[in-house]
Amino acid sequence: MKQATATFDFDDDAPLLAVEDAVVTYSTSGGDLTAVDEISFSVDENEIFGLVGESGCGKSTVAQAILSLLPSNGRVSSGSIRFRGVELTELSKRELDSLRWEHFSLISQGAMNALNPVHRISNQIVEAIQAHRDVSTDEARERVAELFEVVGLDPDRMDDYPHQFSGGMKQRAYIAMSLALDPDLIIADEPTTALDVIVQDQILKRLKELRDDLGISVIIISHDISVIAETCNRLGVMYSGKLMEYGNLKEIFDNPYNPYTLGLQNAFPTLRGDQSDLISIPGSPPDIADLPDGCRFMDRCPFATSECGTDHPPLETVGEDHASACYHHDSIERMREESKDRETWSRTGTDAATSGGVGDD
Ligand SMILES: Nc1ncnc2c1ncn2[C@@H]1O[C@H](COP(=O)(O)OP(=O)(O)OP(=O)(O)O)[C@@H](O)[C@H]1O
Repeated sequence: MKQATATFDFDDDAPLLAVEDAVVTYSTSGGDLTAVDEISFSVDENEIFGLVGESGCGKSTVAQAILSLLPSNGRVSSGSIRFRGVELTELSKRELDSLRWEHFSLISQGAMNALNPVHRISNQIVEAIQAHRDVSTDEARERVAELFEVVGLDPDRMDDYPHQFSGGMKQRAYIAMSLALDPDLIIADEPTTALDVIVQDQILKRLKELRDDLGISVIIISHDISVIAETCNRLGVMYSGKLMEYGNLKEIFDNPYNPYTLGLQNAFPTLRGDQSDLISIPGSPPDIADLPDGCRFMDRCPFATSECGTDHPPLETVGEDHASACYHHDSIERMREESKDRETWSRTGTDAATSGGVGDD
């Protein structure tokens, strides 16, 4: 049955998505936890924006906050999230439901398992279309065939059941479903994590083609900086609820300013040589229930000094469409050089701070 569709007062001059100083809090029996802390970024039309960082840094929380799909104990406690100028945090459930399918949709890591095993794939997509558009079943089926072609699936297979599809095919079928109503923005949360490298590559290529051919924008969320490197125009590097580095992908990859980004670049293959060159960042991120006063990365940062223990550093502009949060931007050349050395990463923030760290230049 077709649902009533809300209309919105979009501002054509506003960015497609603008997140400003967003704070997301979870209420727990032990008190409120801040999972996302004053994050700001924007996504333009026809752009693939990446959010990258280790597990638990708040990437999915950002996605859920944008889509108003936070768990019941989560809320955007301050800041704003605007889609074409419309404040999402103030919309009713009916308005949000309408906006979600018509203007943006989510592809999650487990999306392929979200297909109902007892219904033909075609029928599931037809149902999604008819829930929002007043079209006949024949028209909706034609649209499904078109969508199958768009995502690189054979339309002759659209009446298959999900179990007849491989994991990669199911993920494509779910992408087809998420494209059914021509969204402007797709949020893809770890869209390829469960897939093998070849299928992963095909899906990422397909997302790029969707941007080029259909003009949609995509937010890709991944813990793997090489996935982001292959796909995105712009990115945000997240750590422990904060944005550490933000801006144009090429600018950040050619001239990284943040020690955390330097560490991530070392930790993933394809960016720096083969597997044997990989250097992981020792230690783990702080517990969000017990955050340090200073820089959130301090305890794992080989370049930390006592200055880092005061407050978390603010994001500062370091280039065109490029900002980073670190107290040691002045020593960036030295940090880049030293970061390539495995030995550097065996120094922890505390050791580095007591031995003077990078600030001793
Ligand atoms: N419903 C919840 N209640 C309390 N804390 C939560 C809840 N959901 C997430 N968190 C906490 O919020 C922080 C951010 O989690 P989130 O899932 O957004 O991170 P992530 O970067 O997406 O990690 P992953 O890649 O593992 O999903 C984590 O510390 C997590 O434990």
